Amino acid sequence: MLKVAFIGVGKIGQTIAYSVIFDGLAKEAILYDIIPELPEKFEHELRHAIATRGLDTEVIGTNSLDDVNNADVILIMAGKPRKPGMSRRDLFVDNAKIQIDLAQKLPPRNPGAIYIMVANPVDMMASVFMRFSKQFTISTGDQVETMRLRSFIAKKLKVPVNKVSGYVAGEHGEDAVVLWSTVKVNGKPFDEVAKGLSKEEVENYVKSIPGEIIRVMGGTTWGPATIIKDIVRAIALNEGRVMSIATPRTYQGEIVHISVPTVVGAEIGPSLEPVLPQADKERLNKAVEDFYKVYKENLDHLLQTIKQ
Ligand SMILES: NC(=O)c1ccc[n+]([C@@H]2O[C@H](COP(=O)([O-])OP(=O)(O)OC[C@H]3O[C@@H](n4cnc5c(N)ncnc54)[C@H](O)[C@@H]3O)[C@@H](O)[C@H]2O)c1
Repeated sequence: MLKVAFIGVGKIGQTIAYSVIFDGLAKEAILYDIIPELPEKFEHELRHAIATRGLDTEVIGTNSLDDVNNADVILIMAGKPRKPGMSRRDLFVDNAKIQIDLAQKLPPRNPGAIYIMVANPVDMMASVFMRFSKQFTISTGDQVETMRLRSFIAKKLKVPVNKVSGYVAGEHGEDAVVLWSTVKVNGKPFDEVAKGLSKEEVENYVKSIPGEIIRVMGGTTWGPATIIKDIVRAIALNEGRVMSIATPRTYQGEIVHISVPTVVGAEIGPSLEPVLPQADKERLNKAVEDFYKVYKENLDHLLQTIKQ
């Protein structure tokens, strides 16, 4: 069991913390936020829930980063969420400033920790955090899209969701790419079983459903939180589960994060990129190129803003 720190315990942070603790994955959970009293009161809530299950997880809610020390895994949810109609990329500057601050303060207190970025735009925030902290950082990336894809196909084709496999890769958000070569239902390629369900309909769902949930529910929580908990689970239990998370790579001298199906356990990797068909590899290369272009523009603007 791990010592897990949750940086930012708003809507998604609370749900992830709850899921991680109640899956029995944390021996210690540190809840940190800048809102006075929020982590402390959330600690009480969790302690009450833990009492009824008789778990022995130790929970600390704090407004001090000094209490966030010696963690094995650090999840970062600190940042503004999207409002209806906003793109994740609109959050770049505000949330990047938070990541730069955390990148300076967290590593000295947490040697050897794995960082999991959740705040949006998540892949770019992972790249910013890693650039400024020099610490190994992953982004939750397209594992969320991957589960949205499987759930939609299962519902439309009326099959149990565990009979649907396949991955979404690229950037988390508007530019995510479905790796159709990996999509199978009962082990058969999608095209053989689609029964009139078009690829376009599936792709539209994957890209549009989070915005629809945000419009009505104010944010996405239960889906991503459970999926992100499963990333922690794969690390904690050394599961070696293939998940479409974004890991760092260097492109034109910059660290960039792009999702690819990757083996997740106590070690992260290898990725399945080398064994993907050429067409999928080309789409991924294009995603890296597009990501870099937008990221670099935002990063340069950010670096200018910080200087002023
Ligand atoms: N990766 C994903 O799949 C995914 C899914 C859902 C939400 N998100 C993202 O996660 C982020 C949080 O979303 P939310 O709905 O929980 O928002 P929220 O506003 O409910 O919570 C954000 C929390 O971060 C805290 N915070 C801000 N600055 C901080 C700092 N410097 N240190 C510590 N805490 C700080 C805030 O006080 C707040 O409690 C957003 O950027 C959102 O877009 C990502």
